Amino acid sequence: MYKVRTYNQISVKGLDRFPRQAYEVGSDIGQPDAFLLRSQKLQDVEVPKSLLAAARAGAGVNNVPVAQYSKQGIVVFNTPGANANAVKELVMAGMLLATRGILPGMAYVNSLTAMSDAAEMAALLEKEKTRFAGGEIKGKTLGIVGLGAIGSMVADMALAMGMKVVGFDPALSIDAAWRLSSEVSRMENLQSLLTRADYISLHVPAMDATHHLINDDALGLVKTGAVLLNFARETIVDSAAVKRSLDKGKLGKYVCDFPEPALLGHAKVIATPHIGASTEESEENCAVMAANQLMDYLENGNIVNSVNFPNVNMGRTAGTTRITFSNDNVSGVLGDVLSVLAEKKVNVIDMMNKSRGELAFNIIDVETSPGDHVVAAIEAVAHVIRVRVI
Ligand SMILES: NC(=O)C1=CN([C@@H]2O[C@H](COP(=O)(O)OP(=O)(O)OC[C@H]3O[C@@H](n4cnc5c(N)ncnc54)[C@H](O)[C@@H]3O)[C@@H](O)[C@H]2O)C=CC1
Ligand SMILES: O=C(O)CCC(=O)C(=O)O
Repeated sequence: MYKVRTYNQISVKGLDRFPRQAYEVGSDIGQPDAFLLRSQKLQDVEVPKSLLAAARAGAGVNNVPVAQYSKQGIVVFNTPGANANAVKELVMAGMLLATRGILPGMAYVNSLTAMSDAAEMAALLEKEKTRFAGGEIKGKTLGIVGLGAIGSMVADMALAMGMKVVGFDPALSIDAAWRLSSEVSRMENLQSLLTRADYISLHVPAMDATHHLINDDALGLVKTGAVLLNFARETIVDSAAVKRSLDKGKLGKYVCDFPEPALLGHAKVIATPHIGASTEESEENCAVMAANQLMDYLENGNIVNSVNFPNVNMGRTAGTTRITFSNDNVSGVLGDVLSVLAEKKVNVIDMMNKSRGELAFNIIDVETSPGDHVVAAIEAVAHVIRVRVI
């Protein structure tokens, strides 16, 4: 029986992927083989010895201590792109809310509850509506920082709305480059983007290199009245610098999904409570994808969409037993393990070895089930991190 401990509200469609005759799934599971989570901060959670994998049903993994998990051979998954459409749609809403007098107009209309005469109300609204006039986004320039799953969708949407789009992404993957519209002008640096954009939308991961990417210096470059949208993470933006820029009339509006106390109630801030991915569709997509990835890893040792281990996928050969092991990516480890198997007279039928950065992962299908002494001998090989027999 595999055990999966869940954190946060995980879509039932994802939870239903786990066949209950083979899986125990719940928030109070002890000795879990896997965690399935959304925004739970795993830095605050003790790592059970039994833990083999953690799947983040979502994109950002800044709530997972990935380096620590890697040292323990724990595979960390995320679900790239599974919630991108939901974020894209909210970014569009944010752009429109920042541009039209929708929110103050609604607040004004809702303040008129004491009125009872419809004709009088209509006349008043016609007189007052000039206070809530706005602009249009068509023809304006959107600068997208981070052209991955979300950034590229935001680009397509903005182009469809008649905007010009410039983008900056110094680490764009080949897959992401294929997805990106040729109508997006790629900028060589962030500064070029900031000086051109009427709207700036951030879609980068939270990490050391993006901490306070938007600071006083960056905000000094933006066009007067530019709108900054942050549906990425709070750490990417120095909120004190944003407040200074809004107060002196440089930045026009700040739309963010990660409110911070200093910005609450500010007339030029539009804040939502981290609901970028909170749609039924994206919650399902993420949960189903995360559950599928976890099951394939637990049952077969296959890895797809890990943020710390390489992709590995090897079909099973009937009648064999599968050994998987992770190791530090240094030379000789696989050879030493194969020597152990040869010495113990364990015949190898098929195998695969892949590496990524400082880690490597191996699948070896063997003819006969290896005993505990074989597993112990593999574990004793220098630089082997974790061994499983499946
Ligand atoms: N508000 C919400 O509920 C959600 C927020 N997010 C946030 O959005 C982020 C992006 O998500 P995805 O687009 O799915 O990820 P992704 O991994 O597909 O794209 C991120 C892109 O940022 C680029 N990048 C990294 N450092 C950069 C830098 N310094 N400057 C410019 N580009 C840089 C990468 O090369 C990559 O192309 C996530 O890491 C997460 O923090 C994601 C989903 C939901
Ligand atoms: O699970 C959620 O609602 C948060 C989504 C998110 O922030 C992400 O995928 O990075």
